[in-house]
Amino acid sequence: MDSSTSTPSRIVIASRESRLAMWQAVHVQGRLAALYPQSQVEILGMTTQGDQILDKPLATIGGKGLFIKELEVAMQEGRADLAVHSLKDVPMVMPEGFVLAAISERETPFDAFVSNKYAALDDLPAGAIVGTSSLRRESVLRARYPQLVIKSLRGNLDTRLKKLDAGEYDAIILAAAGLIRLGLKDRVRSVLTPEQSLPAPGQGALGIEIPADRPDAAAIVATLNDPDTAHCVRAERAFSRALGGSCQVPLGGYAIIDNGQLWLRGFVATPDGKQMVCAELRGARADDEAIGLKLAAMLREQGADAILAQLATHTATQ
Ligand SMILES: NCc1[nH]cc(CCC(=O)O)c1CC(=O)O
Repeated sequence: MDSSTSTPSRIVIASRESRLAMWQAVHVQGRLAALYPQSQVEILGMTTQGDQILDKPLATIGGKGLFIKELEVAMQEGRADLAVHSLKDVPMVMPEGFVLAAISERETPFDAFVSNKYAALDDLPAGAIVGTSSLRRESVLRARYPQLVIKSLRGNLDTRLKKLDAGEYDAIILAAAGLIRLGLKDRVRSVLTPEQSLPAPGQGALGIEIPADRPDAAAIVATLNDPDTAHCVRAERAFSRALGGSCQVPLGGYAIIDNGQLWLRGFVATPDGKQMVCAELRGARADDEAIGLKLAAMLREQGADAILAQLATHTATQ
């Protein structure tokens, strides 16, 4: 990208190569191409460590950062100008030197129940095997459906669906957004309500990451920002960050704009679902991060610290 002119001749988007990541990159490419018809908008696809290590739970191999490191190196080396991510996969504390410059409008933020035999979670018989590798989904399932058997499920969306179809699971839980984006909406047998399963912070939204020292790139992606989605996810991410949020903490956080106010709900639980604290808070949307911090403080008052302390010893012994 030529930073000396307002219309760059070339814009390069770094993306992971999974089908979902590519769909998201192509989506942003289309929007940028429409905004800057004189520019050549390209995608640089790459494989990350997170894509390669599939045999271990994400929580034990280093977490979310593993999916974005290679893309950041490409930006640092000037091979790319921006990176498109599922916001859910972006660490709560941005790596030094990088910022989220835009948050685009959200797709359905909810979790989806996917099964070839059953229509909904409530239809599953005792002993049914449900696939998920998210500690958040696991804790919720164990708390509300203790009769079910939770089995680990990793890999990209296609891999996960293949494992379901091969009969390894009676049902799996996936983010509805990913399935919808890939044209697999008909695989969604039912959408879990926020009361059944509160989404992960950022779920369904796209985050555009750029190097912090590239105001030219910030200007180019600024119009992709959806202010209401950005307020909501800022509240969710501040909440998660205040509780040490990573994929090692079973935590959900979900905000919407309701009657002009930001309404944030959140929970923290132990992976076995035996302890869970939930709270909600409303406030002005401009107070997004403050609402997130306050909600985290409310959960701490309810005993979130004890839950987090248990998690610390749990991961230390893994
Ligand atoms: N953790 C993997 C991941 N990261 C983003 C999505 C798709 C949905 C989204 O954009 O939030 C998924 C799949 C899933 O959780 O089932």
